[in-house]
Amino acid sequence: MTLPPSLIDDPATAGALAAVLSAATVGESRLSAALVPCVLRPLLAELGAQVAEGGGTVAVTGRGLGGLRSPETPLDARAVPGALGPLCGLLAGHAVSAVVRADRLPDGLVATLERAGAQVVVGGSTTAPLLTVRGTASPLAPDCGGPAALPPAAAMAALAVGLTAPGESRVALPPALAGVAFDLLAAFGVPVRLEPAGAVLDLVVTGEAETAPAALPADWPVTPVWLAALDHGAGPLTVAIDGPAAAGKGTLARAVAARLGLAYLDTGLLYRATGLAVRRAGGSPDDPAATEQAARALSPDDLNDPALRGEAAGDAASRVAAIPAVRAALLEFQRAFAAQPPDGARGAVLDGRDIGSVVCPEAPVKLFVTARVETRARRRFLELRERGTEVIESRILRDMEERDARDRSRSVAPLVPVADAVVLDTSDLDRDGALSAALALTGARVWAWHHACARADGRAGPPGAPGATDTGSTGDS
Ligand SMILES: Nc1ncnc2c1ncn2[C@@H]1O[C@H](COP(=O)(O)OP(=O)(O)O)[C@@H](O)[C@H]1O
Ligand SMILES: Nc1ccn([C@H]2C[C@H](O)[C@@H](COP(=O)(O)OP(=O)(O)O)O2)c(=O)n1
Repeated sequence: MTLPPSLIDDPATAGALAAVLSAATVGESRLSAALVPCVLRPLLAELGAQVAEGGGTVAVTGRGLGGLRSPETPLDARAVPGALGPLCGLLAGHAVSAVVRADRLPDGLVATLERAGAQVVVGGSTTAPLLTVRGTASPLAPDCGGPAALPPAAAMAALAVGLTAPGESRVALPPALAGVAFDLLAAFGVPVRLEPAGAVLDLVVTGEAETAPAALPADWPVTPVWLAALDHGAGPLTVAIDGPAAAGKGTLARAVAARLGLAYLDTGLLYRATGLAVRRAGGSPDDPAATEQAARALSPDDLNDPALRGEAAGDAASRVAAIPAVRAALLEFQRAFAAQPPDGARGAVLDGRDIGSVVCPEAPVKLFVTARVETRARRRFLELRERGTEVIESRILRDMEERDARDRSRSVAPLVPVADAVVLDTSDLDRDGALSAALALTGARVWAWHHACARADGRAGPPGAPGATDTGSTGDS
């Protein structure tokens, strides 16, 4: 699996930081080849790390913090611009001397290195600068906290210097990059925490700690931004997940809820229970009066019946779901669940067909999960067969196409992605990949929600706003 392009703002920056961290770690780190660009690998060897490749993995055995050696030839970072910041930062915090070729000079980079105590001479030309970096064994800890984010290369350099600098280094980053950097540093055992600082996040790194080898698959988790927002935002947070049958809504919703400690409601069960109740009473799931009555009579216990999972219940559900009075009868239950999640949870994940459009139109996070109809039919086929139900895949496909058409074309709350939903196609993602992608794709929304809540109650605000005092930390990922 490769990372969805938007999983991280700048995959080259994150991959370069991972590579640099592995070079500064004693022991073998195993990084997905998708994360570490090929052209970066010889640079790690120049710094004294051993690099071996195979099976989609790059194994890097580093020399530990403080253990880098001066490269004998210039380090060519032109093909991986994202590497320049972390590479120069690491050099600046070591007693080494190196020449680095770049394709341009990023904003704030030289100043950040010099503030840490390194000597930097810039030669070459504007389009082909040559940086001579003479680092120091006793760098100063960077103090570049919010409210404005540092330019990415300068920020990555500051983080890398922070690894060898004594005490805490503070670097302001945009939320998505902060989440990725946090996860990377934590994966290498670096003591790190995130603190809200207005519209950005401060990443606080404790330097001179021992790093530990990491194993980073292509889809390593991206959750700290969510956790920071939940810790510091005004709850409850609603996550709306909509999409067609067997797209993986429930699987994703359960995983998001479990990862973040949120409550979960499978709203399809409400429609399934209504349809099943009418059928069991000998009625028709197309009868408006009988179905509305059944919907109003539902109790939470009705949602535990194993028969609800069968395709017959799914078909009945799709029919009762087209009746406006049934939808109205079930609306209140769903809204109450989102507004007051059970067991004191800080938010709720609801999955269905109209959560983002009708049930919770104000939800800060809306995902429309979809997949090719053949993939969905295959998943449902495997699911039913595993439960011991005799099924024919081609029939499931046909039924699913019919059900999709009915859900999409009904007049009330048809199944369509709302304009502010993030669309996630899970056809080529496994369950873990879908979770990572969903969390990463919506991280910025969660942060915007946190920021809006904080501004509304005056605890924190955008740069320069009165009362911008909110601080705190998350040490978890
Ligand atoms: N990304 C995925 N890759 C493979 N199988 C999946 C994936 N997501 C879900 N599944 C499986 O597909 C089936 C349908 O998933 P489910 O979450 O119940 O879908 P929905 O709630 O959209 O109907 C389940 O058996 C589930 O385990
Ligand atoms: N919020 C919801 C949830 C389900 N429905 C309808 C649409 C579906 O055809 C049925 C069954 O939904 P459910 O999510 O349980 O079914 P799948 O697991 O996606 O096959 O209910 C709905 O209209 N609105």
